[in-house]
This record gives sequence, structure tokens and C-alpha cells, in this order.
Amino acid sequence: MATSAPHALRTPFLRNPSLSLSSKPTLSSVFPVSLSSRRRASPRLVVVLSAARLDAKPTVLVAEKLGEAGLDLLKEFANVDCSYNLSPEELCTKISLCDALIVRSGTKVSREVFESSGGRLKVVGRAGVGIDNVDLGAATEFGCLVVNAPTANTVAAAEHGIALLTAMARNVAQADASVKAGKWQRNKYVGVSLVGKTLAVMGFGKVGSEVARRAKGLGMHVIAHDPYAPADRARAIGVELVSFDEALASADFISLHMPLTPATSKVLNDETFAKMKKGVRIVNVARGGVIDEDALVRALDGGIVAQAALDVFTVEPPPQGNTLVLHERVTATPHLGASTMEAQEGVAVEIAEAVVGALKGELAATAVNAPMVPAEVLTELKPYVVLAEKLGRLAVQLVAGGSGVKTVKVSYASARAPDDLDTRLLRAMITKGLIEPISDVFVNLVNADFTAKQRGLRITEERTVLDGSPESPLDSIQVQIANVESKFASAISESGEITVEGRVKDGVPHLTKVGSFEVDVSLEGSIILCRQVDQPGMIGQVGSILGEENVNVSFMSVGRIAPRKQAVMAIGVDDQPSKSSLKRIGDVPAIEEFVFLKL
Ligand SMILES: NC(=O)c1ccc[n+]([C@@H]2O[C@H](COP(=O)([O-])OP(=O)(O)OC[C@H]3O[C@@H](n4cnc5c(N)ncnc54)[C@H](O)[C@@H]3O)[C@@H](O)[C@H]2O)c1
Ligand SMILES: O=C(O)[C@H](O)COP(=O)(O)O
Repeated sequence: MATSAPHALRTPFLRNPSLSLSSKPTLSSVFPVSLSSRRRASPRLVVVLSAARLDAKPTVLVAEKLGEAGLDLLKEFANVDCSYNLSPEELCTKISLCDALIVRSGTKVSREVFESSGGRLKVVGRAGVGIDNVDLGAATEFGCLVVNAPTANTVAAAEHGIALLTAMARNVAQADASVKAGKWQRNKYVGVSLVGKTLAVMGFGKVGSEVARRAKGLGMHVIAHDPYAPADRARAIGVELVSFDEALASADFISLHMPLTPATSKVLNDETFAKMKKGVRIVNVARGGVIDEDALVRALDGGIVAQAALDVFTVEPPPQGNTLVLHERVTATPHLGASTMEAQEGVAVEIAEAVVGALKGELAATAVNAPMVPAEVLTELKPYVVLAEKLGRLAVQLVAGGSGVKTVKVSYASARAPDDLDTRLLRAMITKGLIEPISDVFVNLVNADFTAKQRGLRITEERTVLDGSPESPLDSIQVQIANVESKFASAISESGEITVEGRVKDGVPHLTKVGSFEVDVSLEGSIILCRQVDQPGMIGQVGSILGEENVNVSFMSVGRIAPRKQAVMAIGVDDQPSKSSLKRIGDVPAIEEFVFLKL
């Protein structure tokens, strides 16, 4: 067995030395078109841009206000056209004359923009974090790189969260409006104190941890809920990580800092408001969509929520006359989290450097769309790429809340010589699978290592060199997460890690091992894993519960230690079973534990 050092310290297994990450790769070598391209039947390498091919200075269209330092950097390299408040039609007309476009959250970079560019637009720079205003699929399809600036506005967003927290507690906005209206209502605007109160930070990432740090300075008792945050980071700030329900039940103030993902969409809703302390106060500088806004109005009117301070809304700007915005106990700001002079200068420099680097043909660490590898490597690796991402997704979903994922070991078993297998794409896809279910970050070949490092995620790779034919690039991939608890105890292998292993069979990725149990289930749809006492009739019992709900079972496999001893049953399902069906499965007496995993 050849054991390697952590990926950051070693030379990746490369077939094509020109792709080495240690020699600065260029866009033309690593930014081919997306696999999902609708216009091309087979993947192929696309030359996005290389500096040598630029005959004249490139043109950068800056469509929203950008800090001077960033503009100066751009001007050293390109012609800069600052045209703000363009209508969608005007943007489409201008774009055919531009090589790069820089926007904030106020400009929609739609498919039409890419279509109208006639292939000239090479880079879109988002001066900020969220890229929900950029059609990433279209960007990739048109061979256009999208880069963002993920770190420069963290402090500004945290400071705005604290500003809203304190302003809300002391009715600053309402009292200001009242004084300006000629009133002097000292009794009406008596506030509440922060010292000694419990603040629950929901989402303990970059912004959340900065908010926590500051709230501690205000004398608050800070707890946090983040199923994926490492406990030692929380401990270092003096913050206790708690469950979602505990956070809701014990908080006097709740501050939201999680990304908008399917799991966090409307996470504050009628049901969850009902679990909160009466009189709770809520701050949101994350994304409007994490709150069910109608439910918030009901919770305000029903006396559950005393006040809310909101910087972000489901629709921005919110429609005129919006009940939530007009509510007397709501403080609203127009998405100002990132809007400080300092943050905008920082973001401007971060995005200008990324755009100029990309125009020069360098690899961008903050690229957010989908670069691929050369066609021949891609064709061969394609099913393993799918397998890698799915194993990452499965492994992270097996982690118990509060565990914090920090150490991941990936083992590749292959008959190929180590330097004849490029694992960067596989590692990137495993990273993607590990991170994307728990964040709104896009992970790809370019930004995977950067993103993992930023999150304190250490991924080590190991090779097992097999005898036999090197015809197929890989025999199996194993993903192990160390130092965590699992919500499915049988997923922990004898060596103590959450372990999932997979192979490609007839071009289809299969899950072949969970913990110490051998299984065989094709990685399509979703999976239910059950640990049971091995006995006749189990497959039938679970199958009929699913059948009653018309959930199609695509695959079933049982891995057991010995006949009539413990076994793990893996069931592939095409649709998501209802909560009641899952409960019924859990209630089958011989089933000791089970978990439902989305692929
Ligand atoms: N208002 C603004 O102007 C502004 C500015 C910057 C960022 N933001 C928003 O703030 C949010 C946080 O940004 P960040 O830079 O700190 O991101 P981040 O990725 O550093 O942190 C997000 C954290 O949320 C956690 N998380 C994921 N799913 C969760 C869940 N279900 N429950 C609890 N936690 C969960 C992740 O583990 C991560 O630690 C994002 O939504 C971002 O778009 C808004
Ligand atoms: O995603 C972000 O960076 C913030 O929400 C800020 O957006 P803005 O650049 O429009 O201020």
C-alpha cells in the first residue's frame, strides 16, 4: 500500500504533467465545458481564454458600484466601462463588446446575457458571496468562468447583524421615526437589555462565528447550532454547540447565519416558531428564504416573536405594502450586510484580482462554475466522478448532528501506476459531495481544495496498488470520516470511522460497503439503510411498507456478519418515502436502526 501525505503537500497523481497544480495552470488547460452542456454530445476541452490570444486590451463592464481600489487594479490591465443601472436590454446590448462583467446582487446575469455576448464574455465577477443572480448553468455552457469574493464582506455582515440586534432591542429605528414625526414617546420605546440574555447563532460559519465573538463582548450567553461546525472552533470562542430544538427553546435572541439550501429553506416556520420562547427576537442577515415570511407575521401577531430585524427578504426589493416590512415591530434594511466602505473596497480588490487573473488565463481559487479535465481523462473517469460525489454525499449525511467534519480519508484501489491516475477531479467531487449538502458553496475542480481548507476540512488520499489489469482506472473508492459520531452506528467501521466504499459496475456507481458490512446497491435515487437481525421475511416486510405508498424499490441488498446475526440491508428507492412510512420501517421489531439518505 502506498500511503501519501495530505493532498496539499504532495504531488497529485498526474497523467498530464501540464495539469499539475504546482505549475500555475491556465484556464485554457483546465476550464473545459460542463458535462451538462446541452449543445454538445460529448465532453470536450474548450479553450476559454489565454492571454496570448488577446490582441488588444480586454474590456471589463462594471455594472454596479465597485470600490476605487478595485477599479484601479482593473484599469492597469483592461479598458473599464462603469455603466450602472443598466436595464436587462441595455446589458444584453453592451455585453457583446465585453470580455468580463462585474456585478453585485442587483444585476441579473441571465442566460440571455450569455447568449447576447456572442461568445466574447469570458469571466463574470460577483463582487460578494451569493451568486444566485448569475445563471451558472448558462455561464458554464457558454464557457464563461464565474468568480466571486467570498471572504471580504464577512466582518461587515457580522457587524450589521450586531447593529440590527442592538437597534432592535432598543427600538432605535422606530423611536427615530417617532421623533422625526414630532413625537416624544419615552414610555412607548422602553427596550430590553442584552447582557445575560441567550443568543442562538444559527449557522456557525464565517459570519456566524464573528457575530458570536462580538455578542460575547456584549455580555450575552452565546450558543450556536450548526450540525457541521467543529466543536473546538466553538469552544475557542466560548460558544456551546447545541441541537436545533435546544437553540430554539432556550434563546432570547436568534441570529440566522446559515446558507439558503433545500435543508434551510423556510427553516423558521409555524412549527419551529411554536418551539421558541415567547417573546423571542430574531435577526436575519443571511438570506430571506430561510424564514417563512407569512409564518413570521403570524408569530409576531400571535405574541411568539416580540421583534424581528431583517436585512434580507425572499423577494428583493420586497413588494410595496409588504405586511412584514410594514410591521411595527420589524426593523428592515435593504440588504446592507456587505455595505461598508471597507468591505466594498476589500470585495472590489478581491474580485478585480480574480477577474484580471482569469483574463490572464490563470487558475482562479474562487471560481464557482464547473471546470473539467481533458476529454480523454474525463471520458474514462466520468462514472468514477459520479461515484466520488455520491460517496461524499452519503458519508456526510451519516454524520450525527454536532459532530463537526474535519478529517476525511479517501482510499483509491487501482492497478494503475500512481502517476497514471489523476485524482484531483475525484477528490474535488468527494469534497463537493461532502460540502454541498451542508452549504450554499459551489465546489469544483478549481475551488475544492480552497473550500475544504477554508472550512478546516482535511482530506488525505491513500493509494492501494492492486495486481491485475490497469485497463480500468479504479477498482474502488473508499471515503472515511474520522472523529465523528454517526446517526447510523453500523456505518462506523472496526477502525472507528464512518466508512462508505463504492465501485463502478457496468458503468454504474454502486455502494459496496457501509461500515464493516458488504452491500451492493446502485447509487441512483435515494437509499435506506437498516440494521436488523438477519431473519427471513425482512425484505418482504420493508418492501411492502414502501409498496403501499407506491415508492419504487430499485435495488435491495443485505450484508451480514453471519447467518441469523446482524445484517445491514441497503434499499435503493426512486422516490422519497413519507415520514410515516419511514417511521413504520423503524417500528419493524427486527430493525435496530435505519437512516434515509438522499443522493
Ligand atoms: N446580508 C448580507 O449582505 C450578507 C453578507 C454576507 C453573507 N451573507 C449570507 O450569510 C450567510 C452566511 O455566510 P458565511 O459567509 O458565514 O457562510 P459560511 O459558509 O462560512 O457559513 C455558513 C454555515 O452554516 C452552516 N450550516 C449549513 N447548514 C446548516 C443548517 N441546516 N443549520 C445550521 N447551520 C448550517 C454551515 O455548516 C456553515 O458553517 C449566507 O447565507 C450568506 O449568503 C449575507
Ligand atoms: O452575498 C453577499 O455577498 C451579500 O449578500 C452581499 O450582497 P451585495 O454585494 O449585493 O451587497
